[in-house]
Amino acid sequence: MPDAQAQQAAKLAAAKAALRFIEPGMVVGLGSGSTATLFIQLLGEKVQQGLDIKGIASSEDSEVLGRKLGIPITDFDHHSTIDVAVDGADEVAPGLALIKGGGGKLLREKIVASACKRFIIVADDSKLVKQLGAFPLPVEVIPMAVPLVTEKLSDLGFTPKIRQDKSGNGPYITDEGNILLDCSSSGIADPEVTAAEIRSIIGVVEHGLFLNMAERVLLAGADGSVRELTVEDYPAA
Ligand SMILES: O=C(CO)[C@H](O)[C@H](O)COP(=O)(O)O
Repeated sequence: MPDAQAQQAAKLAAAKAALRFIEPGMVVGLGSGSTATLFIQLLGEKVQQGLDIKGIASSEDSEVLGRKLGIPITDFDHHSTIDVAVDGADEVAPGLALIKGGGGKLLREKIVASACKRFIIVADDSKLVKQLGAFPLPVEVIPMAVPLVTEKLSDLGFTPKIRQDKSGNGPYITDEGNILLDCSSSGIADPEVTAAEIRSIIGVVEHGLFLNMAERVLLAGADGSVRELTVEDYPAA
């Protein structure tokens, strides 16, 4: 099986495994990205079969998809807590420290993650790493501050690059109208310290380090087997 197909099979297996965390009456956080999209599609099928849940979306794309599938979409005006959110990740490191935002939705994803009782990550096993940072860390920035923030991130040892829109029409614009800087590095040795340093830069709206947020990671292989990782299984060094 070609790699892309194998990865797709793993993503589907992880998405399927997340369904067991969903119970009738729940408010469910709908993640973003290709693995979360598979989960939303499976959840949509359950709703069509009569499952009574509501969704809060972490991106405009996920909201559109949820509505299309018949998932009732709600918001924080009506529910201040999400029972379970299911989302993907770009990297999963010890302590279930994550990099997210490869799909450009990190800000709303982090808002959803911060409001949920259980944050479940679905991913193929290529996402498991020993140290974060091989995947460039996305940082969401207010447009006028981009040159200033770029300089400060460079001082921290990152090489920031403005994300471009896939259509080739210039910079990618987030759901909140901001710019993303994809920050390459030689590795993020201490994610807590790096998160605090980036957070302190004026003009940064949010960054893609999701620390102490994931309850568990459902990590699937191409053969459809799914491993569940908690912080106890994969502790921080
Ligand atoms: O953070 C995200 C979007 O902002 C995604 O969840 C992350 O990029 C993983 O995506 P995929 O499931 O397509 O590999």
